[in-house]
Amino acid sequence: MKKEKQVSSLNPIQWYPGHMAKAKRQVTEKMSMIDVVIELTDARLPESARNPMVDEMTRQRPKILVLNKSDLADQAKTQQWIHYYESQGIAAIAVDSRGPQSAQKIVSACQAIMKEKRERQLKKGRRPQSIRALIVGIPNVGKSTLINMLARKKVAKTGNRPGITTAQQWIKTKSDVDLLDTPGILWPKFEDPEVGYRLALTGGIKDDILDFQEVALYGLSFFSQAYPDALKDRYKLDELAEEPFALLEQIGEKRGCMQKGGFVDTEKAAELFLREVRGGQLCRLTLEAPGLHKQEPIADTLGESPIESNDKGN
Ligand SMILES: Nc1nc2c(ncn2[C@@H]2O[C@H](COP(=O)(O)OP(=O)(O)OP(=O)(O)O)[C@@H](O)[C@H]2O)c(=O)[nH]1
Repeated sequence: MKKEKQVSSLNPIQWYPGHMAKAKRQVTEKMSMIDVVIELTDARLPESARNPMVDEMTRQRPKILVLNKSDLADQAKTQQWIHYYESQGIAAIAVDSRGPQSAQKIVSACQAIMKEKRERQLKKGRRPQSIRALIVGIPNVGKSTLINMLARKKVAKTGNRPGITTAQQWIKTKSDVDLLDTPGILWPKFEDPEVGYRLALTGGIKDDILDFQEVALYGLSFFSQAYPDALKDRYKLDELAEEPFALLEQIGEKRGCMQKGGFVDTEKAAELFLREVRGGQLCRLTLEAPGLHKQEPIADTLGESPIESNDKGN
C-alpha cells in the first residue's frame, strides 16, 4: 500500500522582484504613449493570475480588465467577478480570446473608455486617432492569442512612432485600436502556496518544475468539494474516495494507468487528470471567489534572480 502523499506547499517557486523592477520600468516608460491598458487575467482565477504591480505601473491610465479563457470558467462565477470589479470601479469584461467576438468586445470597451476624450477632441476640431493600447498580463494568460485576434491574424509591426527614440513596436490592427508590443514578462506572485497551486492546476506554471502529483492532489481535493459530480461523470465513479490520494488511485485504475504488480501509476494518473482539468474536460471551473482573495503589492527590494514560471519567451 502506498503512503498517501500530503498536499503541502509547492516547491520554492518564487516571485523575483528584481525582474519585476525591470518589467515595471518597461511598462512605466510606455505609459506616456498609451491611451488604454488592457490587462488580461484568467477567468478561472482572476486575482491569482494578475500581477499585483500592474495597477501601480499603470495607475494613471484607464484600464480594462479582461477575464480571458471565460469558456473554461464557471459562468455564474465569472459574472460575480465582473460585478465585483465593477463595484471597485474597474471596467471588466469576459472573453474567450480565441473566439471571433473577443476582438470586437475589447475594441468596444476601449471606445467606451475613450468616448469623452474623443468628443473633446472633436469639439476642438481634432480628428480622433486610433486608440493606443498596451496589453499586459502574466505568461500564458492569452496575450498573443488576443493580439492575433485584434490584428485579425495579420500582425504587422508598423515600426517606431515618430518622435519615439526607443525601439517601441506598434502593431497596427484593422480595428480602431493599435497595440504597443507587450512589455517584459510580468510574473504572477505566489508567495501564498494556494496561489501557486491554482496557477499550477490551470497551467500557469512551467510543468518541468512541478510535482504533478502534488498539484493533482490539490486539484482533487478542490474538485471533491466544489465539483464532485464532474469527477464522477468524467471518471465513471459511483462514489468518490474521501482522501485525494485514494481518489487519484481510483481515477488511475479507471483509466488504465497501471504499473507492474498491479499498482496504479499515480504519476501517470496525475498527469492525465491535470491535462483534462486544463483542457476543460471535466467542467468549467473557477478556483476563487471575489473578495476572498487579495494580494498585497510587493516592495521594490531584492536583486535579480532566475525565474520559474510558464514563460514561452516573450
Ligand atoms: N480555452 C481557451 N484557451 C485560450 C484562450 N486564450 C488563449 N488560450 C490558450 O492559452 C494558451 C496560451 O495563450 P497565449 O496567447 O500563448 O498566452 P500568452 O499570454 O501570450 O503567453 P506567453 O507567451 O507565455 O506570455 C494557448 O494554448 C492558447 O490557445 C481562451 O480564451 N480560451
